[in-house]
Amino acid sequence: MYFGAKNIAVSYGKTNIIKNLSVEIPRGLTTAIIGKNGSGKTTLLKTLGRLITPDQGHIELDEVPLSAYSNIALAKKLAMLPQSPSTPDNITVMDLVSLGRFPYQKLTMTRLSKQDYDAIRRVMMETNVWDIRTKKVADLSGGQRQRVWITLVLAQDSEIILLDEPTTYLDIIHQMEVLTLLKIFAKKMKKTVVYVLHDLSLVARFADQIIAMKDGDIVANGLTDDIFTESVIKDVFGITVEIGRDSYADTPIIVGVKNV
Ligand SMILES: Nc1ncnc2c1ncn2[C@@H]1O[C@H](COP(=O)(O)OP(=O)(O)OP(=O)(O)O)[C@@H](O)[C@H]1O
Repeated sequence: MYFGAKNIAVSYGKTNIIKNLSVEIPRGLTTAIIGKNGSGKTTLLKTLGRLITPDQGHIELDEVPLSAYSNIALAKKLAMLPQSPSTPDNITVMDLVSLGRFPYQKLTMTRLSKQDYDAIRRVMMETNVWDIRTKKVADLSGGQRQRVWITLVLAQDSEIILLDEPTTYLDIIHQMEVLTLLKIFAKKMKKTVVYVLHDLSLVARFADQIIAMKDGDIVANGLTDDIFTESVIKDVFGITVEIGRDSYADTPIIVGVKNV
């Protein structure tokens, strides 16, 4: 089942950012989009999530152009967490996460069904926010709030999950917990996870695949072991690094960085 971009061009007003980009996103794996600030990572992610309509080409999901899906049909297939989502005033953790179940609710329904409640509870336990379910989201720390938003996206139970910098505001242990959870979700439940991530050590450890972007185009794309190399990092970021092996995870790791 195909998910990807076919010959897309994307502009903001008259400024063209992505010229002619095609990419297939592997299903059931975790893919990280990397690149310098302004290289077009968020633009690509938003286009994959239908938040931006390309000027040319299209995004295809299961042999159907994204534009042909109704909002509800798309929400069952694809969930997106933007960079800084704005939280509705006074909403509790439970109520915010419940919004993730909207594709499964009938218009006439005023209360959560047992099935929705169970799905929400399960995912809230997994992300460790069940104990804070009655708190107001506005009163949480940045890290807790980010975990609640990730929980909402997981509660949507879509096959594809797109996240823009999901580890922002999280300390190292919570960064690792969230990325481990996403990886397990991808593996066990055959979810397709795509995230934009700046921290290269986390990318090397947690992503199965990497898409490396430069100036609105993809310059490298493939398995992490093949893409996370000194030459690709040099090409994409212009820095000289030495790459070794993480003995705990058996993944590539940056062991030295030359001064810039
Ligand atoms: N809403 C917008 N209107 C106009 N230009 C935009 C808009 N959003 C992004 N851009 C421009 O498009 C280019 C790509 O931005 P994008 O946010 O996709 O890059 P990015 O790789 O995600 O960057 P970062 O790592 O800083 O988040 C940048 O030059 C940016 O200034």
